[in-house]
Amino acid sequence: MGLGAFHRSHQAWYTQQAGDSAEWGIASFTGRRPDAAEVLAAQDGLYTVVERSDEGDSFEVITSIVEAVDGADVARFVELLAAPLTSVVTLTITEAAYRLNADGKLDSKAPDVVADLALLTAASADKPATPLGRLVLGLAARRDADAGPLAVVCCDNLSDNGTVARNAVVGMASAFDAGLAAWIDANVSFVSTSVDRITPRTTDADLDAVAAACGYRDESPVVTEPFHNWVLSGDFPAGRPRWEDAGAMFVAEIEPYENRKLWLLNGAHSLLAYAGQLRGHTTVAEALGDDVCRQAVEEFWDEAAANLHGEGLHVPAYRAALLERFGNSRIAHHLAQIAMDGSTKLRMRAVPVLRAERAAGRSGEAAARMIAAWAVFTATATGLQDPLAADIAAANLLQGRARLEALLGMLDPELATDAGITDLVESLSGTFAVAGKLS
Ligand SMILES: NC(=O)c1ccc[n+]([C@@H]2O[C@H](COP(=O)([O-])OP(=O)(O)OC[C@H]3O[C@@H](n4cnc5c(N)ncnc54)[C@H](O)[C@@H]3O)[C@@H](O)[C@H]2O)c1
Ligand SMILES: O=P(O)(O)OC[C@@H](O)[C@@H](O)[C@H](O)[C@H](O)CO
Repeated sequence: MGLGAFHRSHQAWYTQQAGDSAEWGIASFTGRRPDAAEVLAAQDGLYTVVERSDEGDSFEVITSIVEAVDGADVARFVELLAAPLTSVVTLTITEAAYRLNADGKLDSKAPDVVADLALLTAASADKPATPLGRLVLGLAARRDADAGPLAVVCCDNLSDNGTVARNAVVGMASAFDAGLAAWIDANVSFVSTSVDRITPRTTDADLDAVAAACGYRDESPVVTEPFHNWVLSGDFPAGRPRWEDAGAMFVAEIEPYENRKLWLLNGAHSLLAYAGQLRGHTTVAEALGDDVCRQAVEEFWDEAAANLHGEGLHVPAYRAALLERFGNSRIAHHLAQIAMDGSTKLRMRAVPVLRAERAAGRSGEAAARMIAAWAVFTATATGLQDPLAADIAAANLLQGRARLEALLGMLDPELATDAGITDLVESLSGTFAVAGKLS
């Protein structure tokens, strides 16, 4: 579920590299619109992965997606979930799609969750609109068909993403069928993962580059960096492709890997997204070239690193590699894309570091600086995309501390009650101001 750029550069790519790839095929469903499925289906699911490094591009046609389907075709999704041969469901539906509230629980008051719960509860349950609702309906069909257990593999950038997916799915299922919730508990393995491969949105220039280099017109290539990483933790009761052949790691304890990636890579990305745009930059590579942004990143990394514990994390080498990856100027990773859905992302990228630093008796200034940059950005950006956009707009109508407290409350209700944190964030609000620009 979630036929986007990342699914195609990562899970579909890993499946293609697996030694037993001939035994597997992926049916990929879009989340909200049919477009991506239509374009891909017209090419029989084939597309080009362009690996883009500073030295140049390399091209590979991916064949592992055998069916590209509009997510609104719930009947096909349910039919496939009820098939015993279906073994794995991956999720790349964005963090915001899990409809988490600031407490990390399913927001059962979110309008689309309410609507899907009503649909599922009705005897004629069909066509839920959210991926979670569709997954619950598919799992009900699998139970009814006695098709056996399977694995749900969350590949979204969320802390403890397997548990998040489990809580969201079971939360939705138990709201209308306690028996289904119990069946899911007993039969569905929610695998946690740390996923990494920087994959920006494809542009028209990318289509032209593929045509020029490959001699065919691919309407749906995906451009990504050479680096790729996948760490997984959990069971696959119905089997899985041999992803380890492409370097995937299966571990018992995923948290240290997850925190390293979410804090160091994604945290720096979010910091650059807000600070960089406030300072007039467009891409990650441009923002990193600005000393003010670069210093803010290094200081945030120092704070994050102080709270990363675990064997074999190689944090200094990881940081050095990140500087190189972010500096790959041939990958035009737009800050505006990364800045989307900030309220959900900062809960995982800034708040845990800030909390850990405060718990250790330190200020957490660098993590607070990311929150300050976000708060300034939300007040100045037009057309902010965020699941809490309306609440953020309302908060920004307030003045002074009340405004900051309202914004902080959306990230973590406890933060908002700590006057010291509000003061700190307020004192950092001017960090990225540039004369004559947004501030
Ligand atoms: N792009 C990357 O570099 C990257 C790297 C690691 C992890 N990820 C994870 O993968 C996710 C998707 O990234 P992408 O680059 O493929 O994005 P994308 O926009 O190309 O694709 C997102 C997919 O999710 C669906 N979707 C989006 N919002 C939804 C919602 N609210 N409800 C239902 N479906 C929804 C879309 O329809 C689409 O199918 C990210 O949010 C992140 O969690 C991305
Ligand atoms: O994909 P998002 O929206 O969760 O976050 C934006 C980027 O930080 C993210 O896509 C990274 O590039 C990716 O996580 C690298 O593996």
